[in-house]
Amino acid sequence: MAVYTEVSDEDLSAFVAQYDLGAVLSCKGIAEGVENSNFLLVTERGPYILTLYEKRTKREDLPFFLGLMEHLAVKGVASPLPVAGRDGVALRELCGRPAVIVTFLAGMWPRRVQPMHCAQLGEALARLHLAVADFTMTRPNALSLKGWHELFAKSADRADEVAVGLRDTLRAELDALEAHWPTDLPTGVIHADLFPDNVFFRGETLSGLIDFYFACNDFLAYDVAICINAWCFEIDGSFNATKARLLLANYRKVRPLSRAELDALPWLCRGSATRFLLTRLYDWLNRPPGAFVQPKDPVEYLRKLRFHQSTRSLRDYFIDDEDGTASAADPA
Ligand SMILES: Nc1ncnc2c1ncn2[C@@H]1O[C@H](COP(=O)(O)OP(=O)(O)O)[C@@H](O)[C@H]1O
Ligand SMILES: N[C@@H](CCOP(=O)(O)O)C(=O)O
Repeated sequence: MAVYTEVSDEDLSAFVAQYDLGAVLSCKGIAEGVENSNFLLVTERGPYILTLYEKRTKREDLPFFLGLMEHLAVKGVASPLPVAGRDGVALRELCGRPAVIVTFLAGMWPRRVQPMHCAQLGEALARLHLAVADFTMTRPNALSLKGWHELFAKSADRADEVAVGLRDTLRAELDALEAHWPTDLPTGVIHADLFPDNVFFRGETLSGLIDFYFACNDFLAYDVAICINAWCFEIDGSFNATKARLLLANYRKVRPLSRAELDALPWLCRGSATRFLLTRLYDWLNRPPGAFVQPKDPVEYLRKLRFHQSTRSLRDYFIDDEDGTASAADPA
């Protein structure tokens, strides 16, 4: 559960009184998420989400995130919309934190990812990439190569507490990524954290995307790599090529991937695995005492990184045809 900041009834009532939302009926901390404090706020006007932004979400980035959500609403992408107070301002302050109320999105995220979820995700991701093509605000990715080195420097001394040899593994991987990271792929605004818990389904149909607080400008194919890692591995650590093929095939129906993007995918997957391994490692080693949060397992992403480093890499699975089309054959 992620609630780092408790909100008193008095503070909440005074805060909500700045909106045309009626009185507060209930407000409960949400039992999911790791980054910010989230509450399900029910007022006389219905359910909303109240978010207090914590450590990793920088105040100066919030206009980008809120602007992006407003842009997506205009483009018809089902996602939360920031709610403005009576003064027209959505970004406010509560308990010393930047705070926003956003609309509630109905649906559930998939607890057991099935191939059909991955198929719909691929299409939704591509539609998101097209929808943001004319969004004019920009935000560099703070969690790319430079940010990874910074995170590594902060965690290196204690990395082996999580897995023996992890410090050396990470150092070598960062060197390899420096040498192989692509430089010339199509860029745009990416979600950068489109994990299953950020994609809602109603029944079997994808109903919306949430949590745009890592969104930034980067390679569009890097977003695909993040999704491959987050959606296409099983609990036992095995890679599910069927899910990955469906994800890619449905993405490519909406936004074709160039040969260069397909060729870069294995390295983008290694980079994505390293990125989430590093943030999870840092969070694991720096759990705030008393915070109501379940940190995510860094070793899960170490396993994914090892998979991508191995010879049975993505290329063996589906980036093997001359023209870059997905192969149906599983390598033995
Ligand atoms: N707009 C929304 N509508 C419905 N539920 C939401 C919404 N935003 C967040 N949630 C709920 O809160 C949880 C945590 O939100 P998330 O944005 O992922 O948190 P964090 O960024 O802190 O990790 C989600 O898994 C979901 O259950
Ligand atoms: N998806 C990240 C952590 C960020 O959590 P979210 O709740 O904001 O999606 C991870 O799994 O490491």
